[in-house]
Amino acid sequence: MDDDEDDQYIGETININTNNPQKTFSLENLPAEFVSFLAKNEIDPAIYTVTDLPRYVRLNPDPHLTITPQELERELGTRVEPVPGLEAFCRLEGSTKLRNCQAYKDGRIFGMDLSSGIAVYALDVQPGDHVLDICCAPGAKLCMVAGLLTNSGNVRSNRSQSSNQLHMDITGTVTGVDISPHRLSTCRALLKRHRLQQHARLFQADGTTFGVMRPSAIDTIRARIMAGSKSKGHQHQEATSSGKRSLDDDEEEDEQQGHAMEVALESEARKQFHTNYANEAGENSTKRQRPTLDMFSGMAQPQQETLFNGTETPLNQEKVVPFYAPKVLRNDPQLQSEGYKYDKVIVDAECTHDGSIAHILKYESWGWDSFHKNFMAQDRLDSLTDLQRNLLMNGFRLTKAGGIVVYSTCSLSRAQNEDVVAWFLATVRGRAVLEPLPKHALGIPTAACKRPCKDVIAGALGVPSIGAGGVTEGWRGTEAQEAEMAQFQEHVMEMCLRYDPLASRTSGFFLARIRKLA
Ligand SMILES: C[S@@+](CC[C@H](N)C(=O)[O-])C[C@H]1O[C@@H](n2cnc3c(N)ncnc32)[C@H](O)[C@@H]1O
Repeated sequence: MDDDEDDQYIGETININTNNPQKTFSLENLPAEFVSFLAKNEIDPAIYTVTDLPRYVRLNPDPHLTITPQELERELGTRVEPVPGLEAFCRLEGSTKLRNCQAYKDGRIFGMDLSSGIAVYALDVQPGDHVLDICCAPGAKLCMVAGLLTNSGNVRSNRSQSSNQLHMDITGTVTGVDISPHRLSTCRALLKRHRLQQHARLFQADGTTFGVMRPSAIDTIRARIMAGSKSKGHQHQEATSSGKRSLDDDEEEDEQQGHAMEVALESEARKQFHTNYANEAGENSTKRQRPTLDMFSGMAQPQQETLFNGTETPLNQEKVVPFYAPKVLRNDPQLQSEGYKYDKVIVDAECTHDGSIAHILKYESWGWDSFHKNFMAQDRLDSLTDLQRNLLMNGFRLTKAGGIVVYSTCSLSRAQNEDVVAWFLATVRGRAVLEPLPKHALGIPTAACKRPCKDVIAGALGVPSIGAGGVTEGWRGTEAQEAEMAQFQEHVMEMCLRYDPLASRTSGFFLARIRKLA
């Protein structure tokens, strides 16, 4: 998570405006191990001298919590400029403290960095989607996903005048998973403050092994609501302000139902999703045709089937108690089957947070000892790569064929980004492809991606080096293998996105969009 997005951050007096010189960054004060980390990862320390990044907010789509950019501008007394192409995102000028503003207190706005908004944008959330957010807390991206499910197409929310009860026409859900109960509490509070809790459930779990499929009973409940509202006709429509029964009304009779029903709405949503995909594929057909790791098929060892083989689903798993779920999702039977895999998965992986200036600034005030302990200690760095790989693999395992996985971090290190993605593609060879990301659509300049490490790729493929090997030499292949390797490295660099304060005027952020083929 980028701490720009943390609910707690919003209330802090961190000021990334040049008017507050004591908060600017001094490169000389950086601790030695951080300097060496930056050098090793080819991260330009100059990014930490950028102290005047614009701040961003997202406007709440709930019809009862809307605010226009003009209204917000009047309230904040500062310029509020919509970001073209990224719905409901606005750029703020100055260093206004959001917690003091009424729109924030009322849940009408979220503080969120633009780069994080793009990660959600890359998920292409559509009505009816069931989204999994691994490493969800404190929940900026999860709230944005929930908001998109509320806001999009035929998804509506209506608040009954009499009971003030939220009547939500849910066609999709978001499931958040995080290992930290403290951070999940913040996530739950955020959902509630922004009145998005009807769409979301949260689990405290290890994202590398989490195995709960998307809610299945919701299909049945929804189909009944739709059927009920049709058959009960006008009288029923008058009885409910929205023309539909509320999900809370129906859940008592429906929540035990565990069988999937393909409802018309959902198939319509799928159709829409594929249409969008096809359009995008047309626009980006040149990139799409670029080689992937299929080219290694002649030289690689047969692929090992692992626990994460993309089809395996543990049976007879005990029901997992959610950390939070609205009534309508609380008693979901948690059915285990291919058919209940998620449409979209975001793995916003735990990382060293080195891309977040706000985060690094905090440590300058708090003391570098805790930064060292939390992020720079060698054992921590060593285990981080494994954690990121396993989070991504598990996210992939829980994604349906044809679905999208977005992998993101707020680190700028190659090892946590391009190397993880390259390792992943080499490991699941043939079952996933990188997809072009809509970078130009938003007109935000990106930074150049880094070349993924040959050793990592060759190791994942099991391709032996023709060189003598050894720590210093690294992998070496035949001329043909080297050419293919270089082509693949280029492909990863071209298809992933990097944002940094210097190139993009955003926090440092990395993301890759992966399409699961099988
Ligand atoms: C980069 S932050 C996520 C930010 C979040 N996606 C957002 O938009 O607000 C990384 C999160 O990963 C969580 N985490 C670390 N290890 C984990 C694990 N093994 N399983 C699940 N979550 C984990 C941390 O508690 C932390 O909340």
